[in-house]
Amino acid sequence: MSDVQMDRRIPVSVLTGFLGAGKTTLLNYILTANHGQKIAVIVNEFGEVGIDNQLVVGADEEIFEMNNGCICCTVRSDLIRILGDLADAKFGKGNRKVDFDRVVIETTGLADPAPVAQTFFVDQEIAENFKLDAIVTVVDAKHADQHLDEGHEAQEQVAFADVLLLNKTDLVSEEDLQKLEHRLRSMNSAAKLYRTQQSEINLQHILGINAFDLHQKLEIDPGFLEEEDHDHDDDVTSIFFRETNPLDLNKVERFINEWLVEHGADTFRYKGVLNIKGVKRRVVFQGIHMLFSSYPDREWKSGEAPASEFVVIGRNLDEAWFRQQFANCVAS
Ligand SMILES: Nc1nc2c(ncn2[C@@H]2O[C@H](COP(=O)(O)OP(=O)(O)OP(=O)(O)O)[C@@H](O)[C@H]2O)c(=O)[nH]1
Repeated sequence: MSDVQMDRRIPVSVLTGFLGAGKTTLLNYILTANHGQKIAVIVNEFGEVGIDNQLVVGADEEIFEMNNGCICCTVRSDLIRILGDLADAKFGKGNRKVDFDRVVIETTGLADPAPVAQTFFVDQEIAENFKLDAIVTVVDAKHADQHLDEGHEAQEQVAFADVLLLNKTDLVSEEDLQKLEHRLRSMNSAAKLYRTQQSEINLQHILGINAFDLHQKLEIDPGFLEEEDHDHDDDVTSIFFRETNPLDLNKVERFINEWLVEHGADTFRYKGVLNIKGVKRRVVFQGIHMLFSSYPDREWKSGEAPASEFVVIGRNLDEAWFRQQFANCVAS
């Protein structure tokens, strides 16, 4: 029997990409696509409370959330524990047996993918049960230059990618796309690069591709397999907001207008759901810097207490200003 036939390890795909690039959009696309596979999903978010669980489509996949820290540092032990539980469930060692074909991990936009990938090589039990299939990095064509200029996380995500999805091609010119492709290629010539809109990609290009090559990664980062601390940009913080009283739509609009004018440059990413007075549906609202969007989503479910919950991630955020403005949005 060949090595490939002997390999019972569970394939793992890691989705990375800077804040707002389109990772959740890609995850939803994967979960709703007709591929006949059962996928266990691990979602890691920056911020105290997960918002993505509200934005990931309802599917019967196993979804595990890891909050309160970044997957590449403080919650790596959580990742090891969840993967251990998953392996037990799949191979029938624990109390419950869950069958699934692969694992997809969505990292926070601020995660450095190298330590996440490292987990699959340095932890022996994980290495025996899982096989890192590929690191898929989603790139926001509109904001990539800015993110690559400003922070090393975005650079690491590109450098470590096995597949680069140049997403949001609808928002920039052909000329800018070509310049960006050139920049990405100069940072990582080995990765496959595809242009996408709404992260739509033939799944055969990203799942089960057996693309992660340890030797190549060691060339980029010779210390890849050594445990080491790494730095994050400490100025980047998140603020979580929650309010159960309904909000006044006009006041919310005024708040957001003022926010984008005064603080748009500092807010990398914001997303959540709003409970607006007189509106039966929850309103999803999200954005990246000045690019803001909102739309009515599903109706609040019976038994679900309507609440506004959202997270703002940015640099040098004026938390007092945000809290005051948000408090002013409650309907009288
Ligand atoms: N115009 C345009 N918008 C897109 C495209 N793909 C995704 N978006 C939008 O970009 C926003 C961010 O997408 P997400 O999938 O939530 O991004 P993310 O990388 O998961 O964001 P974080 O988890 O916060 O880092 C959403 O409003 C998407 O609808 C695209 O191809 N074109």
